[in-house]
Amino acid sequence: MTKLIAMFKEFKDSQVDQIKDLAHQYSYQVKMEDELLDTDDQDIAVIYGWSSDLTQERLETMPALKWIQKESAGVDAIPLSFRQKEDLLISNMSGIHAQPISEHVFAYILSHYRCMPQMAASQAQGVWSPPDPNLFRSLDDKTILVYGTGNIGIRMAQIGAVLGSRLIGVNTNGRPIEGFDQCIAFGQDKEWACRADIIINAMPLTDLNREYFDLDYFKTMKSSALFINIGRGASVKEADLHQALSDKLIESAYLDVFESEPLSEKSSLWQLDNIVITPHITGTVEHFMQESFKIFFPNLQSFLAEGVLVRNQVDPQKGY
Ligand SMILES: NC(=O)C1=CN([C@@H]2O[C@H](COP(=O)(O)OP(=O)(O)OC[C@H]3O[C@@H](n4cnc5c(N)ncnc54)[C@H](O)[C@@H]3O)[C@@H](O)[C@H]2O)C=CC1
Ligand SMILES: O=C(O)C(=O)[C@H](O)COP(=O)(O)O
Repeated sequence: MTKLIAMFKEFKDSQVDQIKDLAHQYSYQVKMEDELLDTDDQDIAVIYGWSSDLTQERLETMPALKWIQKESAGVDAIPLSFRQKEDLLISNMSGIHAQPISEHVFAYILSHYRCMPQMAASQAQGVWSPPDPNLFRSLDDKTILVYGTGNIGIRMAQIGAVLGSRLIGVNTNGRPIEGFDQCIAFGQDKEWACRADIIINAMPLTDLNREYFDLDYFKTMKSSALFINIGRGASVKEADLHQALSDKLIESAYLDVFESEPLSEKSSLWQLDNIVITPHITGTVEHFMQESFKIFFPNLQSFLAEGVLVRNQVDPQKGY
């Protein structure tokens, strides 16, 4: 029987050659997405990457499937019944996004704190118009509350600390994490939510945090606070966030992820004047495929040799 490695995202040619050579040694074939016919599905043992075509129904046509190497950190797009299958290995790319996302989040914050949009608007009109000095804020002595103290959360904490901020991390049980001034448990975070100047969601989506950020939550925030979501859109009740922003319960939101993507052109979020919307790009970076090869290839070697993974295996119970 043919055993297939289905590539739903492409590496550069020399890397594909390395993958093919290795696969060949173990009698596996490598096929790119456009070479996969429906009839091949039953032979697929490994999936690299992801595609919106990989629905529950399609995955059910793959009885030989043993391992999915997602090309993202979040694995919530994989249907739950597959994420919980005992005989299916899942790995992710957590780690690669930590630097670009952190840079992007601080680009959001510093642009806001340093009045860049106001000056861009003046420049567009050819007007020399310094904003009110009181509008220029500093990160020194500000409190940043970060939900998720994993790869992304830690990198953001390191950068925030250099800029003089106090970093409070939220994780599942409040365990201390190097880089944060203090960590608290999810569920015991409201006392900091009302004191934070900036709140950032960098959690994987799980049943615990689905729609966690709702109107009650936004009501506890300071009216001068910024809310940033680079985790997953479904952790936020979008209609409630819309209300909080229109009623000026909070100052601004910076959103990279949404309940449904792409964000519909009919979404009322587009109309708000205190929001910045980016199209799920904060993790994007030039060397992404190079870095993901460094995770995938050792995993492939170990999977083919011994049926186990050595990097980034997802815990099916936790979901990340
Ligand atoms: N916007 C984008 O382009 C990207 C978004 N992401 C999102 O960010 C998430 C995190 O990525 P990494 O930091 O690489 O993951 P990671 O696995 O290194 O860290 C996840 C952290 O979240 C914490 N966590 C999980 N559930 C929690 C809960 N209910 N309450 C508090 N903390 C909780 C864990 O304790 C852990 O510290 C991804 O799962 C993905 O959803 C990741 C990459 C790119
Ligand atoms: O890694 C993640 O998680 C992300 O959100 C990526 O940056 C984009 O992932 P996909 O939405 O393409 O799975």
